[in-house]
Amino acid sequence: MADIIIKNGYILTMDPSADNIKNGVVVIEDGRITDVCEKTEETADTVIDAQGSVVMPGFVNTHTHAGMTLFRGYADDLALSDWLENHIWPAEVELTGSDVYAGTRLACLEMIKSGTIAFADMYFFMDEVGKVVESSGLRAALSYGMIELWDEEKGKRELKEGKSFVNEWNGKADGRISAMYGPHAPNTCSKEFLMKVREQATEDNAKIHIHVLETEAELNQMKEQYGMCSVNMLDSIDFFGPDVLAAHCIWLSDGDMDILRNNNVNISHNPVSNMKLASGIAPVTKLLDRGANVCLGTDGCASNNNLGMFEEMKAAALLQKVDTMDPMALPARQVLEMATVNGAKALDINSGMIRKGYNADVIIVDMNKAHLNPLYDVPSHLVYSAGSSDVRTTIVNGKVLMDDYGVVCMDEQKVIDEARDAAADLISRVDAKK
Ligand SMILES: C[C@H]1O[C@@H](n2cnc3c(N)ncnc32)[C@H](O)[C@@H]1O
Ligand SMILES: [Zn+2]
Repeated sequence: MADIIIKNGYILTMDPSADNIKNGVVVIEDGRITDVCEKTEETADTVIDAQGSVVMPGFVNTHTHAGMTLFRGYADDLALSDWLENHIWPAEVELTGSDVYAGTRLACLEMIKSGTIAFADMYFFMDEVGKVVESSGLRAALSYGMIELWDEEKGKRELKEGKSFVNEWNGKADGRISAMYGPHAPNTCSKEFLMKVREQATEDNAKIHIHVLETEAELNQMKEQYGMCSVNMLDSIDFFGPDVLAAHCIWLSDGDMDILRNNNVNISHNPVSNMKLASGIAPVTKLLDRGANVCLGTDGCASNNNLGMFEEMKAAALLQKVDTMDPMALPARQVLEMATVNGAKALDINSGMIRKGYNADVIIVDMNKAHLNPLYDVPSHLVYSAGSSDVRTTIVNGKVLMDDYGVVCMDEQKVIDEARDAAADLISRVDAKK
């Protein structure tokens, strides 16, 4: 007997080797998808009727700072350097482990409700984040954000912290958690520090999560400091590889794109944050045309201001169209790939497709809504019309985390209340320091 059978749904497989099924069945056992078909004789403990819904792989949010939900709407409409240096960093000084715990719980709740099955995080108090991920049921690639600022002693402490997190958490929660090294960016960490991180990551068989060329200011600073841009500098120290997840990658030359492509670097595109902070427009179409693995991320809630991947997909599609002045640029199907298949590839998880043998990381999207009718093309609706609140059911690793709009893995109201209280307390401490 199987654990879960989902029946009567439109199966959007995202699998290049398999067609979608108009009225199909997904069978789940021991955390894996064991069958994808038109009909089954199998029985299961749980049978989910997906009538009028789309059954698809859940989203992979490849760049966020989950605990920053506490700063949602705290400092808006500012330039990145002002925002970060004068508002966010001073506020983060006051963060405690229990703040990050509360903020990350809120983030996980929001992600489960909006159909995200896995996320890549870079933040602080990562043991708390690990605990939250473990109990929430989600999958995550977690990294401690190391900000060295050319201070050798600080660098040593940061790397030690990053390493102890990697050693403790990599592979935890039945493999749902992987731990990465998180050097913040090439303009906040020295070249020497980045070399040490690269060496350590290779030694520990851990991946690396970093911000790259998010702003023009970074590009200019790098040129002044090293006589070359971030991508060239990182390439000169053999930093890149398929184990690197580079967020943003906006200010790229054609040569930089080739370097990223040739080194199989995973690029996390964050269009909403990039628009909100006016950081610029990443050359996504050009990167994809070169065959680079470009995935999607929301960035933290202080620059988005939510963790919804539907909104992120739509923004990605529209932004490329207006940037290239080509309405055919980044069509719906390709954006969906970025949010699922490419994200799973970046985090090296067997998710992102509804395929036999893959992780049972599945969502069910309710299409019986005013804004989703009539229905001619499923990918089109998912990218251009659907929203976070259309997700009915979220399953990760074969466990139902949200069942027909009801979150079952945590007490929703309690999570909201605790995050609100933590945020109020945190901001009053920040204000008291002013
Ligand atoms: C891990 C660190 O990254 C910071 N952070 C959050 N958003 C961004 C962004 N768009 N660019 C650079 N850093 C960011 C967090 O505020 C934290 O200090
Ligand atoms: Zn970021």
